[in-house]
Amino acid sequence: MHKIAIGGFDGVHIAHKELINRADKVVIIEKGSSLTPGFDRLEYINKPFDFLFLDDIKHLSPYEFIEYLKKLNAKEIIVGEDFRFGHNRSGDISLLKEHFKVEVIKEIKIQGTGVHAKTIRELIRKGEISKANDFLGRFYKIKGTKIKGQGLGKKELVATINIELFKPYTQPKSGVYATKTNGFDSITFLGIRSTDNNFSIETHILDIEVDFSGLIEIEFVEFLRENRKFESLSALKEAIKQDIQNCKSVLNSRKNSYAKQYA
Ligand SMILES: Cc1cc2nc3c(=O)[nH]c(=O)nc-3n(C[C@H](O)[C@H](O)[C@H](O)COP(=O)(O)O)c2cc1C
Ligand SMILES: Nc1ncnc2c1ncn2[C@@H]1O[C@H](COP(=O)(O)OP(=O)(O)OP(=O)(O)O)[C@@H](O)[C@H]1O
Repeated sequence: MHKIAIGGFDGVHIAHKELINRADKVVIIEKGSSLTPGFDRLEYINKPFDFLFLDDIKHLSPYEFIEYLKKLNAKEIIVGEDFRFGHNRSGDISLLKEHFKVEVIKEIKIQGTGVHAKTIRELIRKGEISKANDFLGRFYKIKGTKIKGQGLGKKELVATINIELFKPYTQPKSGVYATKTNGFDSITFLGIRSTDNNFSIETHILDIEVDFSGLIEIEFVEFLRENRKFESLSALKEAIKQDIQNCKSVLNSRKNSYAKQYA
């Protein structure tokens, strides 16, 4: 018999963790996610799981969904107070309580704001990355692969890895960020480049020369500045020098943030 947590769990944020930690099985319902799209979530859920797609189950009546939970051998269900289920979200917690023991987690907030995936997405789009990180309980991470760049960075500015994302992640506001790339201290630019008017995501690894060919993972630590248009390459180069200084001091001051996540 299982204790089952149910939800979308996009981002696997600190409130989701409260539910997941109490459960011995997790039912993940994919309903359009962009913080931890698809199976990215599994990296943060170290429990047995069932992965469902909303499109496949949304026609189920609340009773049919309850039948599904019974087949999973559910003894206890753990959900947040806003949980609803079944066709048109017509089933509620009181109906669930007629069939199972239910643990209802009161809405978890940080400084008065409810922790929800929707709120985190908005913060990321606004560039409020450290607030988003506090809600996530870790650095916001996107994944992709290396693509060919303009070849200008290494020659004229600093060497950068150009990245194409695997999935439609929530895109942080354009600009320059202090980041970790595959675990290395790095600085990342994201936006329309003034050098060729194309959108790019590019990362410069600080202080050491490393190159990556496969999976690239970028964790966003802090927003440093807005994307700007530069008159000349030398002006851009000067700005990048300053960015790197700022980036190092930010990364130094955040060294121990979320240390527990990586323990
Ligand atoms: C730290 C950093 C900051 C950057 N800031 C800007 C910027 O504000 N505006 C811009 O158009 N490009 C910016 N860029 C991107 C450069 O234009 C880009 O690195 C250059 O076009 C070389 O591209 P490549 O790596 O494809 O050769 C920045 C790059 C880095 C590494
Ligand atoms: N802040 C919270 N406090 C307690 N429980 C929560 C909180 N946020 C979500 N839950 C619960 O976690 C489970 C997963 O919910 P869901 O995936 O809808 O999370 P969410 O972050 O609120 O997402 P969205 O913003 O997309 O609605 C549900 O049982 C939900 O009730």
